[in-house]
Amino acid sequence: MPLNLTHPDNIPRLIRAAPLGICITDAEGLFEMVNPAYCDFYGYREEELIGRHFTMLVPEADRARLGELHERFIRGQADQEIRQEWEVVRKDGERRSIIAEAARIVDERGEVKQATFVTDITERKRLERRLEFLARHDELTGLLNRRAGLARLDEEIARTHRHDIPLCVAICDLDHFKQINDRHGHGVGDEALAAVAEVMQSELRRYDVLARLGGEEFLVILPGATLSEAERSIERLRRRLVETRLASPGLSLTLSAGLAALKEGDAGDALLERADRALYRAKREGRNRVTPA
Ligand SMILES: Nc1nc2c(ncn2[C@@H]2O[C@H](COP(=O)(O)OP(=O)(O)OP(=O)(O)O)[C@@H](O)[C@H]2O)c(=O)[nH]1
Repeated sequence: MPLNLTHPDNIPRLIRAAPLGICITDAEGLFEMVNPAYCDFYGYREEELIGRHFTMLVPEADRARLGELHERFIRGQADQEIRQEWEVVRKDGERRSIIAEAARIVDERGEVKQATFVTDITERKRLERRLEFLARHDELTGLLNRRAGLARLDEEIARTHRHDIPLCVAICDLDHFKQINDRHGHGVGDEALAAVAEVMQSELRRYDVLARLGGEEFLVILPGATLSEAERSIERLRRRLVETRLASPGLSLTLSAGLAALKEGDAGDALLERADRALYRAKREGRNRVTPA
């Protein structure tokens, strides 16, 4: 039978049946009513919540701020309705993201309370974070992707020009990588690429930037490094890679690198072009070597 909403008794029934988590807190912020969807979401039983302060459900660091917001809301010093995203903590300790929409209500005795409607947006937030990550990173290696790497290069160049410090780039390209795929399969090729990225990252200084330009080509930005310092760095990296056994037994890789130093007034394109030409020479002269421009 449909609920007759003209009868006041049916409103609590409607709230109980709602798939949305709903709670009412009193002027002190203590739970006065929680519906089953609210309890399910947080993993508490109704009796574990009623009479307790609502900030028990948020991380400790947010408690004071949220308590204060509730007080202001009750006193009418905030908008009549608020809609905010929060991190909350379930009884089992799991953190979730919610949108809490609150409305100020007055009961039959004239006491002001807050009704809060909770929507779980954890999955949406996770997806948003993943999309943000994928927009800037290469999925296979976890490194910055081409677009983010080039954007970072522009930022580093601007910083370098401002502070008048040196900057070098290296374009590193794995040698005969096609053979790895042809002989061992694409899967092993993928594993090798991820392992190479790890080796490179671990060899570089903390403030060097590593990006995957595409395929088996990587960009290293070395802020503050002169050409000879950069050469030493990339040469160390090259040797380390030769010594590293990757994925399949017996599999090892070498890289060729072209290096270039930033010149006065240089833009990223010109710098990369010089590094690319140096890389071409490294390949032509026999590979497995680091060639400065
Ligand atoms: N497994 C795998 N292979 C890739 C990926 N991206 C590019 N490649 C392969 O990398 C190989 C690059 O081949 P080439 O450009 O001919 O260069 P190379 O064989 O490394 O030879 P040199 O650069 O001249 O030393 C191609 O076979 C691509 O298919 C990837 O993400 N995974």
